[in-house]
Amino acid sequence: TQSTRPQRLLGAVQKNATRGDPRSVVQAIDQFCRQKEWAMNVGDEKGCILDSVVSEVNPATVLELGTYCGYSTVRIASRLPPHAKLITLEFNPDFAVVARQVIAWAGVEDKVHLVEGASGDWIPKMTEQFGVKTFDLVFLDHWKDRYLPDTKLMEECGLLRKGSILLADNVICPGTPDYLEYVRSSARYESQYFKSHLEYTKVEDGLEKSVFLG
Ligand SMILES: C[S@@+](CC[C@H](N)C(=O)[O-])C[C@H]1O[C@@H](n2cnc3c(N)ncnc32)[C@H](O)[C@@H]1O
Ligand SMILES: O=C(c1ccccc1)c1ccc(O)c(O)c1[N+](=O)[O-]
Ligand SMILES: [Mg+2]
Repeated sequence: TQSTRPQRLLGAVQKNATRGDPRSVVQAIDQFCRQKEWAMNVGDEKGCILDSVVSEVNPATVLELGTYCGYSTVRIASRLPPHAKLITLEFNPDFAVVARQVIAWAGVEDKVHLVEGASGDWIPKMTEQFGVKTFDLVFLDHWKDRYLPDTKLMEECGLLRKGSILLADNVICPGTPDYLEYVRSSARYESQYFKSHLEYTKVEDGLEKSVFLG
């Protein structure tokens, strides 16, 4: 039977990366995506911007919306301080199976809680299920029409505090126009655009970093 792209990506990690070495896992995926098959990881160029925001925020609690194969999960988790927690949501079970193995290969499973399910269902349950009061950092990288409704849902559920950072991928390509308009025009956010490129291409894309002002 035919393998899937995530399964082939996992094979490249198991073949080319060193167990317990997150950087080698990230490098193996980027090499696979540049040389073999494009895949929708945040990628190396935008990944460096993600890395710098994670290091600057030094978060104790992180929420990632959209795990896919776990590439950005590994990038974030490998830069978290001790005892910090990253909760990542993925509603495609086939992707979740691969992501768990990529996260394990990188050796960052102790910092990561991968939840299989839809953001709309799980955001309201964060506090009761995981004891999370607020998130210091949220990485939005799931289907683009969900960025705005899920941001409003996080506000309503009290999951954002004064200073919480939202970092959104793909605000140009594929684009998230309603979300961008919201965070850029709302008095409750201070937003900043980081110009970059769509992963593994020359097409313009970028990340939007928005601070929740409370
Ligand atoms: C672009 S991929 C994530 C890439 C990943 N953040 C990275 O950079 O390696 C988007 C993922 O979000 C998942 N997804 C989309 N909408 C979702 C939702 N509402 N809840 C949970 N997962 C969702 C998709 O199944 C897909 O795996
Ligand atoms: O939507 C796509 C997409 C659309 C069409 C074909 C392939 C991917 C996409 C492209 C780049 C991304 O960084 C990304 O996060 C996504 N996504 O699915 O969430
Ligand atoms: Mg993306």
